[in-house]
Amino acid sequence: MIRLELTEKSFSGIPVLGPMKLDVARGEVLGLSGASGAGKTTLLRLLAGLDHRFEGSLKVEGRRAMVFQNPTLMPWRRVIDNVTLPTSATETQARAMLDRVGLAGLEDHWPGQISVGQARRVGLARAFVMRPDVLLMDEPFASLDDARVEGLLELTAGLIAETHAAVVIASHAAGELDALATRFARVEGRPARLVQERVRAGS
Ligand SMILES: Nc1ncnc2c1ncn2[C@@H]1O[C@H](COP(=O)(O)OP(=O)(O)OP(=O)(O)O)[C@@H](O)[C@H]1O
Repeated sequence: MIRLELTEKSFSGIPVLGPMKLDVARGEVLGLSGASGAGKTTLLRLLAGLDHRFEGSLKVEGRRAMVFQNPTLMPWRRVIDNVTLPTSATETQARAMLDRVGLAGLEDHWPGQISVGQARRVGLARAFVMRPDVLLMDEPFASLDDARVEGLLELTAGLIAETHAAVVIASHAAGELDALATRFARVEGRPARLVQERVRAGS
């Protein structure tokens, strides 16, 4: 569960995010759209607990995980260690999750030996192996071709359904949000506000 009541978030005195309220319950997937530079990453970092410098209040229940726009793997650690070390998952759990995201056999590779798409799968494994209660995803499929995105969307939808987390996913691609989100909101303006949009029919 996420509950944010934000008054302001600024960088060096310049307001980037303005007053906004955001509630996401378990099992909900909020799809965030917005122009480049609108403030999506800034908002996700607040929700992830990676940036505490804001005015307002944030309540988050349970374990949080984030999938970054750039998978940010440790290049000096093998794929398996990139899953176990930041999460304290056991090697068995990490191997099972790497298998799940289609990376069986690559556990002992170095990040420099895998493709961008495979690195993104490691990022997904690292997040989902924690069995998060709250999951923040920042452009998780950026710079992948359509065929690869389609496979990853299906995989991600399955993993989200299993964790039943409160999820916020930011993307420029309407198709990605449509495939995953149960609610939609747009980050717009300067300082940015949150414009709540439609709720998926039937949810
Ligand atoms: N650490 C920082 N210091 C100063 N300004 C920052 C910092 N991080 C972000 N900003 C500014 O805050 C604004 C919002 O940036 P943010 O990265 O959140 O946008 P975004 O919607 O995620 O963009 P994109 O879709 O291109 O990733 C931008 O104007 C950016 O320059």
